[in-house]
Amino acid sequence: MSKTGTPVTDVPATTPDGKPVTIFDTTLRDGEQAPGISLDVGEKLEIAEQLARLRVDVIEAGFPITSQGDFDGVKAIADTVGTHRYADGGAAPVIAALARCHPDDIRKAADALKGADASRIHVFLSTSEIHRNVMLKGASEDQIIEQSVEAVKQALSYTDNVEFSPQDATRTNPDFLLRIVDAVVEAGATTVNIPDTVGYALPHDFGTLIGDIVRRVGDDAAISVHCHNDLGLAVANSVEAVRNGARQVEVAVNGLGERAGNCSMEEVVMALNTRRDLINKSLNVNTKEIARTSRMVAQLTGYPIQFNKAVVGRNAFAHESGIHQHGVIQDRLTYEIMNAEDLGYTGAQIVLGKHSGRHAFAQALEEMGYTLEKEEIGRAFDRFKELADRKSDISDADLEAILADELYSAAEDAYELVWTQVSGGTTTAPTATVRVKHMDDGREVTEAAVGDGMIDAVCGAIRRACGVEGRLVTYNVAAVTPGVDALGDVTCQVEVDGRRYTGRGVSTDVVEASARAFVNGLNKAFRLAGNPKAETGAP
Ligand SMILES: CC(=O)SCCNC(=O)CCNC(=O)[C@H](O)C(C)(C)COP(=O)(O)OP(=O)(O)OC[C@H]1O[C@@H](n2cnc3c(N)ncnc32)[C@H](O)[C@@H]1OP(=O)(O)O
Ligand SMILES: CC(C)C(=O)C(=O)O
Repeated sequence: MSKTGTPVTDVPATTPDGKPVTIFDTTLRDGEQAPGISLDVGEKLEIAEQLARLRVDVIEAGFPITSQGDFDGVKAIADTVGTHRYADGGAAPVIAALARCHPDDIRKAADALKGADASRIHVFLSTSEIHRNVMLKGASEDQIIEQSVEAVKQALSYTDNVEFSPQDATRTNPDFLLRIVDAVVEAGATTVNIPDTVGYALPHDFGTLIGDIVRRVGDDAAISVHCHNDLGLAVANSVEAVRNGARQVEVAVNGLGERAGNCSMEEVVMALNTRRDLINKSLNVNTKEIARTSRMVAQLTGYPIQFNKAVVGRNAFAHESGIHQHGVIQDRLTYEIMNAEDLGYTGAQIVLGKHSGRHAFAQALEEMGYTLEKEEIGRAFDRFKELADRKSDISDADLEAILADELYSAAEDAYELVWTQVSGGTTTAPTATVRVKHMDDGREVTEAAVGDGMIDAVCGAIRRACGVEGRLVTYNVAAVTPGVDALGDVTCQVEVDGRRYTGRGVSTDVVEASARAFVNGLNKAFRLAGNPKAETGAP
């Protein structure tokens, strides 16, 4: 029940009041608690400056009692970012510091925050039975309330902006939780944060709990939430809390934080922005800085972003399959609910791969400046599909190589390489078998040869299959693209009847690329010098 006796579970599905939600960023405090992250003062300052550009409302800069380094970090941020003036006259973000309900912690926090235009001391104490018994020497509920109230009052002697968090709130006896919330609000806490410390809550229940507390507290304090992601529900729980009246959400960039992390800044911001039709809340965040912030935090913390992470993952705006690409090329809204440019990215990406279709392929070629006939596109597309089956990412360089190899050499060819097969090893002689199609009469000839190496063997087999006395005189292979599935680009010179012809071939398989280059050289000989078969008298 609320203070006024109205049923507390009767929460509206939408809260269309347009009121702002405060974004409280704890990347530098809880985010840094992720195993292996230790930011120095300079790095913290760099991130804080970026958070200010992003226009978060509150930056929790650290936990000053932790170490001299943490104290110095909070102080440096308070003194600089905390006094910043935006060009549009906007105020600097509020700088917050964490403190246990302990006089020394609170004094240290206040000391570190002194330089900021606006500061907040955030005090916390565990309220769940297990935390009280195990971590706080069996402190009773009354003792916890008393210590919390004392701490809030002490913090208020330094700043008028004090936040209190009953740690492990979602595993706390609900009646006790409401009692402590009442007590700290009465003591003057301006924000009461309800942490789902171990990520235990489920969205509907959490929303109901927050609705209860919001109604109970009314305008006496802002209700905040701090959700952990142990069950992958941090963002869902935070959104549900906002729907039920929470006025502050605590977040970390890229979802960093203890264990599975905190509510991800970028995800919750974009969820609230994207679904304003249902949750009519405004945010001060400048979403165009999201990409840059996410990248910077990933670099400085050494925590990479998973490819398929919502909003900021490499694939968040990438489309690989033909049906999707066909839609997105005409109207990105067919498969996108956010605009990548609103987040600071260059835009939707059409990624060419084995699932792509002709529309995306043709567009990619057009963007590269190639205007091809339908039949040419068809031919290059077949070659592209063949390649995509073997190679995960197709780059512009790959496409250029395909075009050079396929389109600009295929006209009036005398021979087409159908397939190659090679075998060999340290104890067996390299052997190659090839099948070559004679374009004049459609005959397909299969021949094998042994060589000094795989490439020598394959050239020998091609010589036989074509019936031409061509000799490989120079040979060069380069990787067109990086990675283990790089395309090999082979350039060679083939000597036929004392004249040299350059051949080029591309494939992920170097032997196949070599075979293609050799056949390409023979084709040039055929085109430029007439039928070498006739001249050599080969069959
Ligand atoms: C959910 C959260 O993210 S909470 C924040 C967690 N972050 C961190 O702990 C990071 C920084 N922490 C630290 O550097 C250290 O833990 C310190 C400096 C804070 C304390 O270190 P120590 O004094 O060596 O204590 P230690 O960490 O071993 O144990 C915690 C002590 O704090 C007490 N404590 C825990 N929470 C609180 C609290 N909210 N208020 C008051 N006391 C508390 C415990 O009862 C224990 O007290 P004891 O030493 O009398 O037994
Ligand atoms: C200090 C509090 C808010 C916290 O980090 C937690 O409960 O997870």
